[in-house]
Amino acid sequence: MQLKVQPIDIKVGKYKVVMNTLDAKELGVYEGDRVRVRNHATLTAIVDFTEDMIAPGMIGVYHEVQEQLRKEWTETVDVEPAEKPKSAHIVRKVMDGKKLERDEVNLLVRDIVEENLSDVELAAFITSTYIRDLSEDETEWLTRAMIETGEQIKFSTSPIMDKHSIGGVPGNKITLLVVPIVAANGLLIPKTSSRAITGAGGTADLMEILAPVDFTATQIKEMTEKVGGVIVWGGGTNIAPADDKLIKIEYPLSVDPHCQLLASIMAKKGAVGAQKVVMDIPIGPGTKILDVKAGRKLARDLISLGERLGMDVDCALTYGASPVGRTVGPALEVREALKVLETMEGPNSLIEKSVVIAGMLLEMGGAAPRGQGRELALETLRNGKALAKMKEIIEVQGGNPDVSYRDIAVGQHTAEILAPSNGYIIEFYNKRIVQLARFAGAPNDKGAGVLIHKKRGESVAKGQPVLTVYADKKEKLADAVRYAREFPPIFVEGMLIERVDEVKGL
Ligand SMILES: O=P(O)(O)OC[C@H]1O[C@H](OP(=O)(O)O)[C@H](O)[C@@H]1O
Ligand SMILES: Nc1ccnc(=O)[nH]1
Repeated sequence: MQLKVQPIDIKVGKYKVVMNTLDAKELGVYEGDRVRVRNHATLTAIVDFTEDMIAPGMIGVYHEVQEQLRKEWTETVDVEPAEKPKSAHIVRKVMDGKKLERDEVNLLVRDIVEENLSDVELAAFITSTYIRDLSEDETEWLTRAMIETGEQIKFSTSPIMDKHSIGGVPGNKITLLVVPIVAANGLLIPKTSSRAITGAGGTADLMEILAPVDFTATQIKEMTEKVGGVIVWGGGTNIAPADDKLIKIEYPLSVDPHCQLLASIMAKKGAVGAQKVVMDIPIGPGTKILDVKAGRKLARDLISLGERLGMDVDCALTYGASPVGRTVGPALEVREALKVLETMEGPNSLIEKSVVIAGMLLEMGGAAPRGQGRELALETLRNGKALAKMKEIIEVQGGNPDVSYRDIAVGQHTAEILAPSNGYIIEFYNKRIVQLARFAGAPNDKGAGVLIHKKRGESVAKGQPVLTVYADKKEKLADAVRYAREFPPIFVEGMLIERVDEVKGL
């Protein structure tokens, strides 16, 4: 079928075209099918269709297709139905619970990187692995394929240190303290992070407030060699490029399947040439890992995958039942972390967790004898060396090194959530805190989030503020407050949990 090109200058991250329903019917394709678009070059694109946006006889081509075709408005192209890529059948195999061969995993990852799969197919892949985990071999192949389809950094010195959290606990801003502590002690730590996956602010969302986070592998290497460390966004590099594409699918589903988590983290570590890695595994209700037993199992899986990839991995099972520190959401978290670096004032949970993890790295990297890493980390915070190093990191990434925690702008619209009665806080729901911060606009609205005045076990008086919600936009603040009323993120002892006055579906 010959159709006339209508360029649509919108980037959708994939080869996509829009057809009129009548043309699509005549060609025998449905939404989500593929068509081959022939010009001097041939490409396969996923079809969307609308009745009114595109007139019959035209084909809307999004930016990525237009870049390849380079056709002017109303020039003609030949369009014919195309097969699904082989990897779509591989996804189907995963859905059917069948084991994959190594070649199939490689092909799947290549097609993910090249954007040959639709979001529906990617969501099916993610969901299937959520329901039935990939085997150890499949997970190793997935990780290796993720490393090999991107750029890799090779440092000429060693050891190369790294840390990563599996996420799941709100307010986990420790990377902003750990990386400068480790780098200030002469070790190299090229830290790549993801954005929020199940939370309200990933480390990349936070760091972006202080400096750019998008860099090439070569730049990451150079910056790390210059100042000892960086804190960059994995998705802004060409390092393990499949990772961010999968995270984009995981985020709206709010899932992080076990094998994807392993591959996502370890691919980023492998690609930067990390040799000694500490994994933070937050544990507790409302996190990704509910109890110590499951934490130990994940630790074993991470260590064993590390061994397969030639990395020395130590894991820290950490307390995750309530947020780390007292802030959740990008700007609030950055403010809290910088304040600790500048003044040593801040919540114990944040300082303690940061120095423990940094201490493990200092010991593994040989900067501190075994058993003395925590002390050295604390001293590096106290004597201002960590702050000085953070300023170097911010500067090398192109941010303003003179920034202070006082300069960090937080949301200008605020509302307080008050204690409904006198008593002790007996429940603190992580997931509701995250949801509250997300309703307020986090992680995209940098100023949005939650400041926690009272944590689990602390006593409150009726009417006292327990949380302050921050938002950049007034409407979002209202949404967040409405949510907090319906789903209180905290419970005070003695509070009515639910009134039941009739027997319904028990
Ligand atoms: O949104 P959830 O799933 O809680 O966690 C995701 C966060 O956890 C990891 O933290 P880090 O890079 O080790 O600091 C990721 O990189 C990301 O920033
Ligand atoms: N799946 C993931 C969890 C935590 N961090 C990551 O980078 N990826």
